[in-house]
Order: sequence, then C-alpha cells, then structure tokens
Amino acid sequence: MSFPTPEEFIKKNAFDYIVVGGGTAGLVVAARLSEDVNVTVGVLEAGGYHPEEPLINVPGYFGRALGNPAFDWAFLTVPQKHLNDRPIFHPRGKLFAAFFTYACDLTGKVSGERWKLVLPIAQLEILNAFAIRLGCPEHPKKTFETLGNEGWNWLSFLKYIKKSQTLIPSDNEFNEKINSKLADDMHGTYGPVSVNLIRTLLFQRIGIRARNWVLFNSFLGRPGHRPPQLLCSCILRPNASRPNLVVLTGAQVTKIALEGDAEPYTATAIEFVSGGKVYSVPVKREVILSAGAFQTPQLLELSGIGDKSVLDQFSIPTKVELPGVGSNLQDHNYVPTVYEVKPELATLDPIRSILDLSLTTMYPAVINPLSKEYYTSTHSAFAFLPINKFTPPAEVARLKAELRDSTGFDSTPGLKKQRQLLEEWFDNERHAQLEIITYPGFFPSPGKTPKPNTHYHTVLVANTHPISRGTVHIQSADALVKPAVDPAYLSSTIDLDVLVHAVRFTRTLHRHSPLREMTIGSVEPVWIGGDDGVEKGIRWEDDEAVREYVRNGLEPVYHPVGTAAMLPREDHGVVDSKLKVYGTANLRVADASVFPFNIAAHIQETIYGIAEKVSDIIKADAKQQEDTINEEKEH
Ligand SMILES: Cc1cc2nc3c(=O)[nH]c(=O)nc-3n(C[C@H](O)[C@H](O)[C@H](O)COP(=O)(O)OP(=O)(O)OC[C@H]3O[C@@H](n4cnc5c(N)ncnc54)[C@H](O)[C@@H]3O)c2cc1C
Repeated sequence: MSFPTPEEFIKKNAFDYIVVGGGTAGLVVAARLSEDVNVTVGVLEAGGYHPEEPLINVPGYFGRALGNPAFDWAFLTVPQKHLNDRPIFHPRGKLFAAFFTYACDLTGKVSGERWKLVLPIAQLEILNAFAIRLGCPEHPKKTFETLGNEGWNWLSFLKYIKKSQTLIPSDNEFNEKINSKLADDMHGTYGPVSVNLIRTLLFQRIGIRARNWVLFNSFLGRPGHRPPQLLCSCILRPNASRPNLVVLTGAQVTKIALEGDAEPYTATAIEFVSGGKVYSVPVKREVILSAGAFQTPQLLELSGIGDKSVLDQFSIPTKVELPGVGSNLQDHNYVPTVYEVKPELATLDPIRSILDLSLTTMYPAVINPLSKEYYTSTHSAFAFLPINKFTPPAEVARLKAELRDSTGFDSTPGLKKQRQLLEEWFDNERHAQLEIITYPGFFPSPGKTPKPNTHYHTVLVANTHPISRGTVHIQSADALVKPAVDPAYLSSTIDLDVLVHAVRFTRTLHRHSPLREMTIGSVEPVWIGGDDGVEKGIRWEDDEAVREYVRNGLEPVYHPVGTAAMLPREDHGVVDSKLKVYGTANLRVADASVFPFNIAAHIQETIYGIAEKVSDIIKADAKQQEDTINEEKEH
C-alpha cells in the first residue's frame, strides 16, 4: 500500500475498483478486494492519517477528539423539534483507517503501530448483543432477510462476522469467578479484528437472567481489577505492502460520474477535491461507496441518484429516481443519569482533567494493568434488556397498541413491514428494547457539570429500537457543504415514554445491591420523594417532569443507519441484496447506510460483517463475468 499525491493517484492506470471512504467498511472492502493481485484498488479518504495521535489512540481519552476538525466531521443536526429545538452534536470519524480502534497484532499484544482508532471496549459487546438481535436461533428469519433481502440472515452474518474477528478468550479462573462462559462458536479465530468478552453480575442480582444481558469488565469499585479488554483492528496493516492497493488521504469525493442515457447507468469516474484542487480519476470495474450513513446519501444525491423533489431544489438532473435515498434515518439514542458514589471507589473522576500522559507511559499500562490502568478503559459495562424488564405490563401493552395504530409507518410497504417486526418484539423476551451502558465516573454530557473531588457512576439508558425515522439530504449542490441531518429524535411519543421508564429504572438499579452499598445519592436527575431525602428535583411519579428530563438530556449513541437501505426497490430501497444501487451497473454501497433497520447492538461489528460479505459478492460477480467472457471467446 502506498500514499501518493493526488497527481500520482490519478496518473495510475484506471483502478479496477475505487472505494470512497477509508472508514470501517471501506477498508475491509479495499483489503479484501486487493487480495487478488490481478486487480488494482484505490481508496479515496477525506480525512488524514494520524498514526501517533494520543487523543485518538488512548482508550481512556475517549471523547477528547470529538469535535476536533482534524479528526471529526462534527455534524450538528437541524434543531430537533421534540428536544425543545436543540440541535444535536453528531461526531463522525474523519480519518484514514477511520474510527477509534486500537492497533495490535493478532495475539492481542500492542504492536506499536496504530491503524484504527477509538473505543476498544465498547466494541466488544457487539458480539453477544448482536446475538440478541440477529443471533436468536429461534428467530433465524427475523433479520434483514425478512424485509426482502435474500441471504442476509443470521447464519450468513455469523459467518462473515466470524471471518472478521479473532476471539482472545478470558482465562478460566476469571470466567469461573464471574460465572461466565464464552460461546466460542459465536466468535472468529483468524480474522483481523481482535475481541474479548467478559460478564459481570450486577443485573443477575436484581433478578435479570444472564440471557438478557451482555456485560463486561466493570471495574467500578474494584481496584486492582482485571486487565481491561483490548480490541484491535488490523484491517489494513497486514496488507500494507500490497502494490495493488493505493490510498489517497485528504481527498474529498464530490461526485460519481455516471454514463449512459437510461438505466442501468455506469460509474466511469470519481471527482474529488484535494488541497483546493479538483481532480477526476477513472474506474474500470466498480465503485464502492463507503462514506458512512450521512455522506453516502449526500454523494448519491450529488451524482443524480435520489428523490427527484430533493434534487430539483438544487438543479441536479435526476438520473435514477430513488426516493429512499436519505430517508429511513434511524439512530440509537440515550439519556444519561448520574449517581454519586462513595469516594473510596475507583472511578475515572480523578483523571478527568489530565491530558498529559504520553503514549510511552500509556503503553505499559495496556500490558500491565497495575500501572496506569485508568487509561486502558472507557465504558465499564453494557446490558441489553427486553422492554418488560423495565416497563410495567400495562404500559408495554399501551405502547404496543400505540405503535399498531400509528400512521407514521403507512407511507410505504417497507415501513409497514418494519412496524410489524417492531410490534412483535414488544412481546419477545429475546429482543432488547433497552441498552444500559455504565461508565465509572461522570460521563461528559452537555449542560451537566461534576463537582470537584467527587466520585460518580453514570448510567446511560439507550433505546435500541427507536420508532422515530429521520432524513439526511443535501442542502446545497456544493459538495463541500455538509448535508442537513434530521434524525427526528422523539418524533414518536413511544420513544419518549420508553426512555421515561428507562430513566426511572436507573433508580431501581441503584437501590439494589451491589450499587445500593456504593451509592450516596442521585445527581442527574435528582429524585425527590420516597427515601431520597431531598426536596428539589424530580418526583418519580411525575410523568411530565421525567419526560422533560428526557427531552433536555437525549443524546445520540452515534449509530445512524438506513439512509441507503437494502430493500426491494418498491419498498423505497436504494440497494439490492448485492448492495448494488438500483438503476446502476457498477455502483455499490457498503457501510452503515444499507441497514434497512437498526439492530439492538452497537453496529460496528455488523458493518464488518456486511463489508466482508459484499467483498465476496463482488469477487464472485467478477469471476462470473470473467467466465462469461472466456466462454464467449471460446465460441
Ligand atoms: C463517537 C463514536 C463512538 C462510537 N462508538 C462505537 C462503539 O463503541 N461500537 C460500535 O459498534 N460503534 C461505535 N460507533 C459507530 C461506528 O463507529 C460507526 O457506525 C461506523 O464506524 C460506521 O462505519 P461506516 O463504514 O458506515 O462509516 P465510517 O467508519 O464513518 O467511514 C466513512 C468514511 O468515509 C469518509 N468520507 C465521508 N465522506 C467522504 C467524501 N465525500 N470523500 C471521501 N471520504 C469521505 C469519512 O471520513 C470516513 O472515514 C461510534 C461512533 C462514534 C461517532
């Protein structure tokens, strides 16, 4: 792999494949396609390459790079009507090798090279959380396949997720201690992404069985805890020497040039801007759009693919009319709650303001947990709960009826199918409606300030199946102007009420062992009444006050999906089940945009699965084309 100048990049003979966006999905596709030495692969990435940057390499620094234009597109949504008109900050990685994943070799040791950045811990829970959503053997069809995408079922995802990862098991002694057993057959053993998984006991103690949760590595209150988990992603590093893989960073793609007079159009070149200059690079076989859930629809619209009424506003001629482009935006969202805990408990609060640890002091910490263990971890535990674990039965029935009667899903057959799935999941103990994320300290949230010398426990409650659907559309024909992002958070009152019950549930958690013994009192919100012993705050029974807390506190989990959905065309699909854009001969999408609906899990591992699968599809299609040409020659 080489990093050329733009001039060198465009002087290469036309690439066989060009991948737009060197992020989570894009790099998998580029790495897999370039396994064939006979093809050339170019990657165009708008962001830079920052191999030595602590802000994006140190897990404990998570959050400090957000909003920094060197690493983050830093989107701001349009003011959200149902959040008291707040615009919501929405970070998106702008980096070659994109997002916050640690780099190490396949044995899990730190290699000294860092190729991907961010959130090592948070990615781990994907494995079993994903099992809750797509992995229930009882419901093999309740997946993307149900919505009309043949072959996109659990078994297929499992195959490709396993291909992407290597499980580094915890030792038996620890597993026995926490009564945890790894489901080895759910994890890969030779892929480039290293993962690790542990569970903790908190939820079991209040009667929630293990099958309902997936937790790992809680170190709150456990000084001298186990080594934190390290997640490693080495998608490109092993392939760095490939001469047929060329990456151009600092190159923002502005348009895909499509040729032809009618469908199917052929993508023939990519236009991009680098250093203020405009370039065009031809492509021989295919273009793979992997610019993420906000910018993939933007690039489709700029290239004349989308809803005609949107394109007309900016005088962009519509080549392929696909009203689904930029619609169906779904995003997990959470509300933070904070509790003060006893000062003797080990939390991240003491290091809140420290920024000066160098990587040299950091790395021993990764290897030796007894040194600087704080910096090797971010969130401490994750759990996934079905709705009946935190919502009274009468309320579950009311919310389900409200969903059944809602008109928001009537506009397309595809949305009606989504509503049917969502309705069924209200009654299904195997499907999580809520994710609980705990953070050992005061998790930074807008408008909320911690007191000095105080220790906290933050519990984020996240809706895993929001009903609300939003949009992302261009707001200018100028590709350098960001698209308008409108997730329409809480536009469904069902979403609001689910979070109201979830926020209340956090008080229940802190009133049971082991949290009860650790907790001093509620901080955000301050609960009043009962035995809380304070007078100013929110009364537990006051629905409207808790709703207002939710409206003022809601934040995204940063999992936008669905804006170029894989669905039948008549259901407002944008790509078919081979991820090819309808109406085109050689343009595919491989990223979070193609999810037809969101899953009850963090989504990155699923994105790896999608990228692995489409790489095989592209290779198989190329082989088939080659065979056809050879057969024709023979005749
Ligand atoms: C703060 C934060 C924390 C997260 N934590 C987790 C987590 O713990 N676990 C998890 O599973 N998921 C997490 N996610 C979500 C996860 O990172 C994303 O869903 C995933 O990276 C999306 O992958 P993608 O391939 O769709 O897009 P991306 O990885 O975003 O890749 C898109 C790439 O395209 C580039 N690009 C965009 N437009 C252009 C253009 N016009 N020209 C050239 N390049 C372009 C971007 O710079 C980017 O590199 C988190 C996200 C954020 C923002």
